[in-house]
Amino acid sequence: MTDFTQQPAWEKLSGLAKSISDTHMRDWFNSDPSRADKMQVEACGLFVDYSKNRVTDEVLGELFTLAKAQGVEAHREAMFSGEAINSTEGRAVLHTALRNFSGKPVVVDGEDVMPEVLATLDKIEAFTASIHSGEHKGYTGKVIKQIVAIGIGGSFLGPKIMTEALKPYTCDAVKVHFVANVDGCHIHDVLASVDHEETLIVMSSKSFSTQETLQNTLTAKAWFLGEGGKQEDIAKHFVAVSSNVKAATEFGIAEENIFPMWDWVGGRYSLWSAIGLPISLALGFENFKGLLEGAHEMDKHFCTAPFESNLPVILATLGVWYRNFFDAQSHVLLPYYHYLRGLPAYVQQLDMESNGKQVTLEGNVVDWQTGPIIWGSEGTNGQHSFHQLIHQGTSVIPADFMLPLNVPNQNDTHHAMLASNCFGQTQALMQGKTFDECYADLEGKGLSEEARSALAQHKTMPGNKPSNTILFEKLDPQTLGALVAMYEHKVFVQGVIWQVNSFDQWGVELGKVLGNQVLAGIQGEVESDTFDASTQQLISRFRNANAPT
Ligand SMILES: O=P(O)(O)OC[C@H]1O[C@H](O)[C@H](O)[C@@H](O)[C@@H]1O
Repeated sequence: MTDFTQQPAWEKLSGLAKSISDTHMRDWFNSDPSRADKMQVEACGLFVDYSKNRVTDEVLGELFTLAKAQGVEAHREAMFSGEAINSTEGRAVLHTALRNFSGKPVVVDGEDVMPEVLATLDKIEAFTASIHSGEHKGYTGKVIKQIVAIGIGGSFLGPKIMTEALKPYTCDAVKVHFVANVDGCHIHDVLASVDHEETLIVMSSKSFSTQETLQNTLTAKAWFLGEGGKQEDIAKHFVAVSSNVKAATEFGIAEENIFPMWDWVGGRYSLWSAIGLPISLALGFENFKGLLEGAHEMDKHFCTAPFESNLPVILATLGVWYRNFFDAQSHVLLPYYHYLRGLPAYVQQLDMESNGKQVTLEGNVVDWQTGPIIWGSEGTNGQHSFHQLIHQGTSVIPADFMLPLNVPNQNDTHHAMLASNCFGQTQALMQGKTFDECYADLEGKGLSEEARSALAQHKTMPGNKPSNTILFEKLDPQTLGALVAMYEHKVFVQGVIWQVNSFDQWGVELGKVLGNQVLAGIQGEVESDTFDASTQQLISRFRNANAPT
């Protein structure tokens, strides 16, 4: 295939990046009163204003041409139709099948996966109902009131962050606690806060081989037995979600308590599968289904909307524009909604684990930049810390602002202030403040000419900083599903343009292997001289600090 940088559109975009470098976005807004109206898209409950970007119609046209030339449409078709596009693992990529309400089959290796997908949804629904109604009881006959969800990475971030984002939809029947880290402090605190007789442990691990999740579950099991539960009571208090049923049953989870998932669901794309069971338990099955329905709407939009009005394509190509033509190294997500504060961390795994790659699908080392660093946090908090660097630092940091137009228990004064800060930030980033404006402000302040000029220079805001603003009526399950699926498809489109496999994660493997070797070193099972001098020194300090007294 033709390399990204050999495409005619690349050449044209390189020229356009140079030719627009002298134009300020302010000038485009001044000369074209219809700019904001032209550069917005509304779909699946999301309104996206992308007019505050350093693009013209010509730039956008070339970006779409580039995306087409890189085969986005064919790859999209290949993904949705179940081809093994995860080439390094020989797997299909079908998280979209998990939210496929079209009634159409999705075939993997000659078999329609939809009956199994729908049966698992039924199982989630029935289990949720049995917990909420109190029909499923603990071993002493008490109803289940506490859920401890154990998992890490994609088996944690999605369930935790979606549950948090939909807090207003939480049902009262149970309280869900999430534990990911192998740091014993966390599981200790959570277990100390619950009564084992009314607690259900949901262990989520696609592979059923992740050290942190296995150890936390063993600790929970030991706690349960230590509190008075018996081995035969485990079935009432432990369920698992995994594609590795064999390992889960060997671990001691009753087969009827295992919720299946499949190898064609990537960990960071798995919240739509039974990995989402804690979401259903926390919010009720209908709200979990609402998330899936919203994502399905976004799937339809992504598959059918022309590139010019296709949200994932627009956001993806804008990201490529800044990453590859303006050397933007990061992208910031700024949810102006407290409950959505976890979204940057969610998209961080989704994007960085997917497109943090350096080799093309054909196995060649890329000579262009791929995935950016994703970061961010809730507004307005960031305005009083890191926004300074976005406004006046030396890097281009494209930003996605997001805001619900209405919030639960709305206090109108607070909400108007929140919105005005959000919009005000996008305005400040775009227009900046010129030296002349700053200089004029300092008139009559008793400064010498030299001091006035110097201070005006410090106060100057270059502006011309790109941002998208994403608005929605309120963050209901459907809207959140659409928002998350929009980012999934954005990442997909960028992966196709950059020619990488967005669905493997070999980079995390070495750390796991070495972590296990170091553990053997700490436990004295291997000689310390098998490690480098620095690691030896760290192990020895740790062993000394933890030596039996
Ligand atoms: O669900 P599991 O198999 O336990 O995997 C949990 C997580 O661990 C891995 O290291 C991957 O980097 C993640 O993509 C994955 O979601």
